[in-house]
Amino acid sequence: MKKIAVLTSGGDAPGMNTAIRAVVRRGIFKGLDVYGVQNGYKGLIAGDFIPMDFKSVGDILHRGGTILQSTRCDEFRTEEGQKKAIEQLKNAGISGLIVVGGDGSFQGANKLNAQGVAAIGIPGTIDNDISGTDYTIGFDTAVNTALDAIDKIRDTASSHERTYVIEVMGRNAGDIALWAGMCAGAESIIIPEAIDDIEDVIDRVQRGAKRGKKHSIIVVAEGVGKGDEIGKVIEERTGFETKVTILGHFQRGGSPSAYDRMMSTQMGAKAVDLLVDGIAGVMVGLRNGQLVHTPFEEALQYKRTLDMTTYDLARSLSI
Ligand SMILES: Nc1ncnc2c1ncn2[C@@H]1O[C@H](COP(=O)(O)OP(=O)(O)O)[C@@H](O)[C@H]1O
Ligand SMILES: O=P(O)(O)OC[C@H]1O[C@](O)(COP(=O)(O)O)[C@@H](O)[C@@H]1O
Ligand SMILES: [Mg+2]
Repeated sequence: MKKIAVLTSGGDAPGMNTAIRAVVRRGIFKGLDVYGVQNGYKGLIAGDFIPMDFKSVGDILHRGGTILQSTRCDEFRTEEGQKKAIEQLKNAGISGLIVVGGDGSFQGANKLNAQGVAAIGIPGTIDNDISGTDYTIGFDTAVNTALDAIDKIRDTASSHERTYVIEVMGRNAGDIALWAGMCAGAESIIIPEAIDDIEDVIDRVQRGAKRGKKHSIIVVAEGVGKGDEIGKVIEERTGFETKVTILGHFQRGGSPSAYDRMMSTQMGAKAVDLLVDGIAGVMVGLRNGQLVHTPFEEALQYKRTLDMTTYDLARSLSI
């Protein structure tokens, strides 16, 4: 293998730039020519390849977003779209492809791999929702961003004796809500994996007020999809002024944390090393503190499960 390419796909995540840097520099170190694909699978179909040198990834490891841009591309879901992409790679003489993205992007990478392109996935999504890895790049930064926002809301909630329902991202996964909620000391955390009985949420708000608490914070994962409704019911039933805040895309930006930089650097280099060793059709991941690789087929087959011990602990600390 002489030429490889790297692309970012799906929702961007802090640490994607760090991963691109690691792929490019490790690739050059291993004697490869490395190309960046602009705009994810859309750019793959268009043959939008840029040769990357050592300097092209200078001064990016601390920046949020992705210098290669990211897209969601419907054409690539079709066989025709995939054929076009394969043709572009062949014409450019590129035989290995590293995809930094989420589960959807890996479905695409798996299809390319089945058609002869040596593809490797690096888990890059703030949601931490991929099976086959305990961690996805961007999660730590997103949690800290959400936590910082919740801490600030808590200040004003306390001054005005208000209840806040704060909706965080995560698609169908409750990881961001669980971590941010636990670390913020939320009264209740509502996640798709364990939708709390609304009566229990109301009880916790009322018990807190009786103990003299000046505010209540309820963190809801977007996957529950009921932030507004929950806010209305709490206000009606408790009589406490209740506000609903949706944190939104704010959570996807910002400079990656040290942990995200470390993980994306390690995973980026590992992806290159696997290609050089002739291994493909796998995603890189972290399991029990070790870098591992798992066949796409296996990783995509299982639904990721959330460790509920943390959830139970959070509940026991806010009674
Ligand atoms: N089943 C699939 N087959 C081929 N390509 C897919 C498939 N699912 C997703 N993709 C490609 O991956 C892109 C990103 O997927 P998406 O689910 O939006 O984000 P993420 O990778 O972050 O989960 C899609 O826009 C599409 O181009
Ligand atoms: O940016 P968009 O298209 O509005 O998508 C929002 C979604 O993207 C995410 O931020 C990240 O999800 P993906 O990594 O799967 O793309 C989700 O938390 C959220 O549901
Ligand atoms: Mg996803």
